[in-house]
Amino acid sequence: MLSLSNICVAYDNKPVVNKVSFSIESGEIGCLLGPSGCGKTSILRAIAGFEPVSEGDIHLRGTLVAGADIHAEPERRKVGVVFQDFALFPHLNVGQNIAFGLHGHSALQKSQRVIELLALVGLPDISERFAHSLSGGQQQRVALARALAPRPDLLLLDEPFSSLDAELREELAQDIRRILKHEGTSALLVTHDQHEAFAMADAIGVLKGGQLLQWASAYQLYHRPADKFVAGFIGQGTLLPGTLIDNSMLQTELGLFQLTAPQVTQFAGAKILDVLVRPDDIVHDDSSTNVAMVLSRAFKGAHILYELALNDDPAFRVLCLAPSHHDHELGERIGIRLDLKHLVMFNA
Ligand SMILES: Nc1ncnc2c1ncn2[C@@H]1O[C@H](COP(=O)(O)OP(=O)(O)OP(=O)(O)O)[C@@H](O)[C@H]1O
Repeated sequence: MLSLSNICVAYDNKPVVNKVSFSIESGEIGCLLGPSGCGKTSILRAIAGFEPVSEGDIHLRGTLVAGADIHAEPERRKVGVVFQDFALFPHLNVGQNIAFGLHGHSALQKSQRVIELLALVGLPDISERFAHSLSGGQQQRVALARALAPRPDLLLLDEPFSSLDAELREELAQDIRRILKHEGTSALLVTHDQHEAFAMADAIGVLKGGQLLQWASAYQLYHRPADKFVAGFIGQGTLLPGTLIDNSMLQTELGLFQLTAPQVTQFAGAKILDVLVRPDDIVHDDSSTNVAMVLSRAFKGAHILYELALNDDPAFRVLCLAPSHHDHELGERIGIRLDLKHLVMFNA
């Protein structure tokens, strides 16, 4: 459906997107995730046709739309776009807003599509209302319905939830995923919010400084991050230093770990490695003789997130997510057990 091959985008000869490649299959939802200024919107705009690429190719439905000497105009690319600063037309009611892009349809077809889409976005009775009388979340659902009305096979969404509060954002992201899957629409979302990305996308690309560091499922990004930036950006965790023994064992404050054969090859010659330890790798167990000291704690409702010092040394910290009835004070030593299924390590 969409394929980017080594694309670069530059403003005044200053590159902001550097050799980015990924593809989205038909019906798949992708997401570009990264900190502010990493180039997410520039990539989206290049796909929509609002920016030229300075290098690389973009193919849509198998057709080259952007390349060295090719720049198909946005209207010829037939992609739907929902921008961050979306605005409904204030002088049109909701139904008219949604029907706005339906050219060449009869009045009956338009009204049927409006009814169908309003039902899909969960707002069946608001066709006659105007934008100013709707909440932010309702307006965003109508904006989505408007973008979906002409049945684009690819929808680009640029931070569509940024004006909404966190709880509503995640709920809406899940709803929109359901709607896109129902319509069979492929989509690419841009966000800096990983929870939004997890709630909506099948595949997520993590960007930093114009470069795509990893394109993978949320599970892979969390459990198999490609580098330390991705490991730090996705989810929580700490890096624990370890000393490599005989190129195959790693001695850490949590004990001795055996490297796999590919890891032995990957880290041949290294002396110190950093092990990624996620909060769910450390299980709080009152019966364990292996103890760690509570450095800080954050109450999360069902859980408490503890920051623990191993061997009483604050230089060696891990996080532990414990059920919230396990209520321990700062400085207390609590039992822990390791539940590490696989080692993720980086050169220190
Ligand atoms: N029209 C422009 N002219 C010059 N520089 C631009 C232009 N648009 C974006 N930039 C710069 O390009 C870089 C990437 O911007 P972009 O908007 O693509 O990032 P982003 O990841 O979407 O950021 P945010 O999450 O803050 O929207 C930034 O340094 C930005 O200042």
